[in-house]
Amino acid sequence: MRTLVPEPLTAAAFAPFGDVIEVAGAQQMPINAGTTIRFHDLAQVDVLAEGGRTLINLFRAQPRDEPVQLSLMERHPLGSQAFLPLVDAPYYVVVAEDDNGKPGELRAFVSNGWQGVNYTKNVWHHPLLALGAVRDFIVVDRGGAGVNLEEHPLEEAVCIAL
Ligand SMILES: NC(=O)N[C@@H](O)C(=O)O
Ligand code: NI
Repeated sequence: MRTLVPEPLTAAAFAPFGDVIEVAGAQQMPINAGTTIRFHDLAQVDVLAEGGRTLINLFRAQPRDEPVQLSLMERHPLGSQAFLPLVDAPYYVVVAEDDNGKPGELRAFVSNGWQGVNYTKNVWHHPLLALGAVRDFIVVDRGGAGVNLEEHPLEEAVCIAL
């Protein structure tokens, strides 16, 4: 069993895979007569390929048993996919760069609780890995015709442990 030790989720470390959705480092401006701060343009939504459209969803995720066992990696060839937690609770993010059409080296991250992630179109990632309790996430991804899911079972058993 191979063990991945998750690294803290940061915009710089996650850059090859997409965006970290957070207020830290974001362009911000006061709006609504100064009653609200707008944290502007936090992630690149890319869902229009082949006539796609934006979906706003809510995922209610069961917590994974720990140590978390990884089963497969997947990617969405036609669109980005963003996850925004509705509670301040850490979750795992597992991604990989492409290696000739299959996932390369796995990278595991742990969020600080509030951080969201936006996977760039066609980036390998593990399906949502919620921890500790049932967790709700707003998910922004692509709807429309075409095959937008490619899965790749992991050849070896992998788990995440802090
Ligand atoms: N199936 C589904 O919409 N969810 C996955 O894409 C995921 O990344 O969790
Ligand atoms: Ni996905």
